[in-house]
Amino acid sequence: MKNTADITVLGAGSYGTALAISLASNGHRTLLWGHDPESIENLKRDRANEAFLPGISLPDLLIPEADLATALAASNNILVVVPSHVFGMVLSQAKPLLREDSRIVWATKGLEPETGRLLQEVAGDVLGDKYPLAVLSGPTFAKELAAGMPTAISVAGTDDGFTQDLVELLHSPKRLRVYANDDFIGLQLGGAVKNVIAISAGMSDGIGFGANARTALITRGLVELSRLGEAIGAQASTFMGMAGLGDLVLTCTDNQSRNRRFGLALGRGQGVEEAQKEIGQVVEGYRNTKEVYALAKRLGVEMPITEQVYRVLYEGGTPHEAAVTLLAREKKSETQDNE
Ligand SMILES: NC(=O)C1=CN([C@@H]2O[C@H](COP(=O)(O)OP(=O)(O)OC[C@H]3O[C@@H](n4cnc5c(N)ncnc54)[C@H](OP(=O)(O)O)[C@@H]3O)[C@@H](O)[C@H]2O)C=CC1
Ligand SMILES: O=C(CO)COP(=O)(O)O
Repeated sequence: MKNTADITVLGAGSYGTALAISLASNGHRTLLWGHDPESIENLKRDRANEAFLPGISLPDLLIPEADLATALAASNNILVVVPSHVFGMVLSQAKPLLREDSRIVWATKGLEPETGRLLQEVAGDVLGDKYPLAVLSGPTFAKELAAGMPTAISVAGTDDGFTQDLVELLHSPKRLRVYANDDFIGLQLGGAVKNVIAISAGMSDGIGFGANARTALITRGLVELSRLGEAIGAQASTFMGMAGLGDLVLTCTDNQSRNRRFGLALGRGQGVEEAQKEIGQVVEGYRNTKEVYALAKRLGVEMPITEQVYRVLYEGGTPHEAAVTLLAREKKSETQDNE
C-alpha cells in the first residue's frame, strides 16, 4: 500500500501533538489521530490544540484525524503516544487495521499496569513479532518541543533500518537532535523509572528541603535505575545518556514535569487524589511506582527511594516519614551495590 502520509501519530494529548508538530515542521505530512472526535474537530477548527498546548499553531502538514482506520492506512510509520495504562488497549484496537508493512514506535513512558512488563513485551504480545518496533525516550517537555526550542532525544528498536528512518524523520538541525541507540530495553526502563524519582524529588522540594536533598535523590535514583536495568538486561551506559541521567535531571528539577508537580503537592500535604486532579493530565509515575516497585521486588533489586514513594502513594506513608526512613538507612559505601 502506498503512503499518503509520512507518519501517523496515535494520541492527541500534549506529547502526541508536540511530536506531530515537530514532524510536520520538518516537512513531513503527519496524521494525528485522537480518540475523541470532538477534540479532533477542535484541532481542525482552531489549527491548535488549545486543551493541551495553548497558543501553539499546528503546521499545515499536520492533519488531525478522528478515524483510526484512515489514520493507520495513511502510513506504514505509526508513532504511539498514549498513556501507558491504555497502550495495550490502543494496540489491540489498531491491530486489525494495521498494514502488512506497518512499523510501530512509541513515546509512551511507563510499564504495563499490573504486570510491570516493558511495553516491547506488551507490543509483542498483542501484535506478534512481524512488525518492527522502536521507542523514543529522553528529556523532552512537550511544550518546549512544540515551540521549536532545542531538544535532544534517543531512539532504539528491533530493526536498524526503522531506527535510522526515525532519526531521519525526527531530526532537525535547527530544533531536534536525535541519537540512535541500540539499547531498546534501557530506553524503555529509563522512561518509566524517572517518573518515580521525579515524584520523590517533588516531595522533597514540597517538604521544603533544598538543592542538596534534590540532587542526592537524582544521583541515588540513577543508581536505582542502573541496578534495575542491569537486572533486566539493559546496558549501563544508556543510563548516562538522554533516557537516564538526561530525563532524570529534567523531570526532577523543572516544574513542567507533572510527576515532579505531583510530588510537590504531596510534599506540601495534599492527598494523592487531590494532587492528581489538580494536575489534570497523565501522571505516569503514580501507576509506574507500583510497577517499578513490584518489578524490583520480583528481581530482588534494592530500590529504597522507589520503595518510599510506593509507601506514600499506596500505604498511607507521609513524605516526611519517607525522608526520615531514607536518611536513617544503615551507613554504606557509595559504590557498594545491591546491599
Ligand atoms: N508531555 C510530555 O512532555 C511528555 C510525555 N511523554 C509520555 O507520553 C505519553 C502520553 O503523555 P501526554 O501526551 O503527555 O499525556 P496527556 O495527558 O497530555 O494526553 C494523553 C492523551 O491520551 C489520550 N488518551 C487517553 N486514553 C486514550 C485511549 N484509550 N485511546 C486513545 N487516546 C487516549 C487522551 O485523550 P483524552 O484527553 O480524551 O482522555 C489525551 O489526548 C505518556 O506516557 C508520557 O509519559 C513523554 C515525554 C514527554
Ligand atoms: O517525560 C517527560 C519529559 O521527558 C515529561 O515528564 P512528566 O510526565 O513528568 O511531565
